[in-house]
Amino acid sequence: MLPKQVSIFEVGARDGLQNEKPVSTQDKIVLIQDLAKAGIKRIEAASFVSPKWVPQMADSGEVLRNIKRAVDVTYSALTPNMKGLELALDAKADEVAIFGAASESFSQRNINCSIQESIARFEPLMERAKAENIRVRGYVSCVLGCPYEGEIDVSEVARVSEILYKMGCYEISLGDTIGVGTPNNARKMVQAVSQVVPVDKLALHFHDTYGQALANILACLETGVSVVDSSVAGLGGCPYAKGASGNLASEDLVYMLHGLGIDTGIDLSLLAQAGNTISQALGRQTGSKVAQALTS
Ligand SMILES: CC(C)(COP(=O)([O-])OP(=O)([O-])OC[C@H]1O[C@@H](n2cnc3c(N)ncnc32)[C@H](O)[C@@H]1OP(=O)([O-])[O-])[C@@H](O)C(=O)NCCC(=O)NCCSC(=O)C[C@@](C)(O)CC(=O)[O-]
Repeated sequence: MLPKQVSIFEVGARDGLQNEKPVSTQDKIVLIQDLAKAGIKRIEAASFVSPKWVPQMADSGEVLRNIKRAVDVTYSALTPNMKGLELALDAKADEVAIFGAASESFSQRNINCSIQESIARFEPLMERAKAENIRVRGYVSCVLGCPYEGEIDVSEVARVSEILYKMGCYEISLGDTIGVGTPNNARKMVQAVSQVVPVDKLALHFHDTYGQALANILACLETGVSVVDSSVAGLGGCPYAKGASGNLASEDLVYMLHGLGIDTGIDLSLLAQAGNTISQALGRQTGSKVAQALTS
């Protein structure tokens, strides 16, 4: 059975813009404020990672300090280590996210350490976040395939997800980083993870490289998941996964959910406008089919 409500976790300003050509800090601020006006309640707004690795996110502190915050919106930041957490706390992120992987090779390329080492790095971060009373989300990348290793065993996805959950992450976001999944294997993967992490603590984070994200999300919503990550205008890609496209466009997700009678609390027209504005700043057309249709 499908959920009555779906909570959308908007990642365009982070996962999207980290993989696009650089835009100004002001463009990012406008985007984040526009997303809140469209009714998005959970916005990943920043990423405190090495600016040498991801220069597009180097102004994350400035972004968080300068947005006009809506009272009922959570502004989140990605933090790979203690240094990232300190910077996120300084900039008053409402919550942070740690990110691991179900693939050893991807872990090495993305955060320069093994899965085991990443968990050791996350431990002090989790303790400090707890002391600061700040919630931590956990990502697991490569849940349906890895650009370096190919197929990934679902038992490894479940193992890493369980570790992050038991460490205290309030939600585990399952990343199909390169968008290779199809509905049956996506559903089976979620069912396997939900044996070790309660299904109401799971989120879907599906890139749309092969055009399967919408179908995969629909299949997984039937398992009881009701949180979905998406990226306005389909912003993004993946620097460590050649040819990967962004997350599913938020507008396309919202259109499908509303068509199914599922409440999101989001104004689709304002959301499409937010996507069109940032697409203009990037000098390209929106990646959302729904936004293209609404605009034409
Ligand atoms: C994790 C590190 C830092 C390790 O990188 P490292 O080189 O192993 O780390 P280090 O501790 O040796 O530090 C090297 C330099 O980075 C600095 N540094 C160290 N930490 C920080 C920090 N937090 N913020 C700012 N600066 C930092 C540190 O101060 C030092 O500076 P230097 O002395 O050379 O001038 C690096 O590998 C990194 O930044 N990786 C991030 C890669 C990334 O952002 N990837 C994209 C996000 S993940 C993703 O998109 C997937 C997801 C979540 O969306 C889900 C999915 O789709 O699958």
